[in-house]
Amino acid sequence: MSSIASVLQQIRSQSPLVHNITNYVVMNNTANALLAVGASPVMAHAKEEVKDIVTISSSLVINMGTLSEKWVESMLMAAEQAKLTKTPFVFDPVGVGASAYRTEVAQMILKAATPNVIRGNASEIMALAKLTNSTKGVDSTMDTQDAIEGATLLAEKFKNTVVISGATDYIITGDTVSKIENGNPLMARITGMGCTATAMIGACLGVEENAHLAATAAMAIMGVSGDMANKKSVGPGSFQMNFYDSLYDITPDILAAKVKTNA
Ligand SMILES: Nc1ncnc2c1ncn2[C@@H]1O[C@H](COP(=O)(O)OP(=O)(O)OP(=O)(O)O)[C@@H](O)[C@H]1O
Ligand SMILES: Cc1ncsc1CCO
Ligand SMILES: [Mg+2]
Repeated sequence: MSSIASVLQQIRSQSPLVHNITNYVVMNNTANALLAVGASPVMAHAKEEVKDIVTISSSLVINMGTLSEKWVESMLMAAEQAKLTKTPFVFDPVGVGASAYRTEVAQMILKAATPNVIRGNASEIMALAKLTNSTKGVDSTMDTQDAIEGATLLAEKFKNTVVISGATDYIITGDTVSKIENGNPLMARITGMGCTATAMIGACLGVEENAHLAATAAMAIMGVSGDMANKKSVGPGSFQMNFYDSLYDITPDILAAKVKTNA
C-alpha cells in the first residue's frame, strides 16, 4: 500500500481523537468531515478544560477564524499543553494580515508552541511570512505557486511543515516540496473547505508521526474526495453534501489510484 493510502487506513483503524479549537462558522462542517472520514472530533475551548482535552487527544487543531479575547487565552493554553504532552498540533492562521489583531494573535500562538504543520491559503501564508499582505478577509487573492517562497521561509524558520492550499496544494518541509493536483474550483465556493483541510491534517497527524506525510495524505484525501463529490454535484449545495459521502466512501485503494502527486 502507498504511504499516503496507509495514513487513511490508520485513521479508519484507530479513529484518532482530534481536539479542535476552531471558528463558529465551520465547527459543524469540520466535525462532520472528521466523523465521515473515520476520526473522532471534539470541539472544546473553555479554558477550564482545554488542558485536559489536549492531554487525552491524539492531535490538536487551532483555527483562528473567529477570534475573541477568551478564545485566544484558551488557544495559548492549548498550544502550551500540546508542547508539554508532545501532542501533534496544526495551526490555521485564518485571515492573518486582514487585521492587526489577527496578525498579533498568530504571532502569539506561534510563540506559545511550534505547530507541527501550518496550513493556509496563499495570501495567508505570504502574510504570515511577512512578505506581502494581500489578505482580503479570509479568501485568497493569489495563486498557490506565488506563496512557495513564503512557505519555504516559514518551514525553515519553524523547522516544520507548511501547506499552501488552492488549485494546486503545496506541502513544504525543508527542501521537500510535494504537490497535490486533485480537487476543483467548487471547493472554494463553500465556506470552511480550508478549515476542513486543516482538521483533516489534524486527523492524519493523530495517526502518523511524519508531519510531511500526514499533511500530504490529508490534502490528498481532500482532493480525491473533492473529485468524487464533483462527479455527483450540480453546485455548491449538492457538492457539500456529496463531499461528506465521498469522505465516507473513499478507500485507501481509491486514494492511491486517484491521487495526482509528485510525492
Ligand atoms: N481551484 C481549485 N482547484 C482544486 N482544489 C481547490 C481549488 N480551490 C480550493 N481547492 C481545495 O479546497 C480546499 C480549501 O482550500 P482553500 O485554499 O480554498 O482554503 P481557504 O481559503 O483557507 O478556505 P476557508 O478559509 O474558506 O476554509 C483545499 O483542499 C484545496 O485543495
Ligand atoms: C467566513 C469566515 N469568516 C471567519 S472564519 C470563516 C470561515 C472560513 O475561513
Ligand atoms: Mg482558510
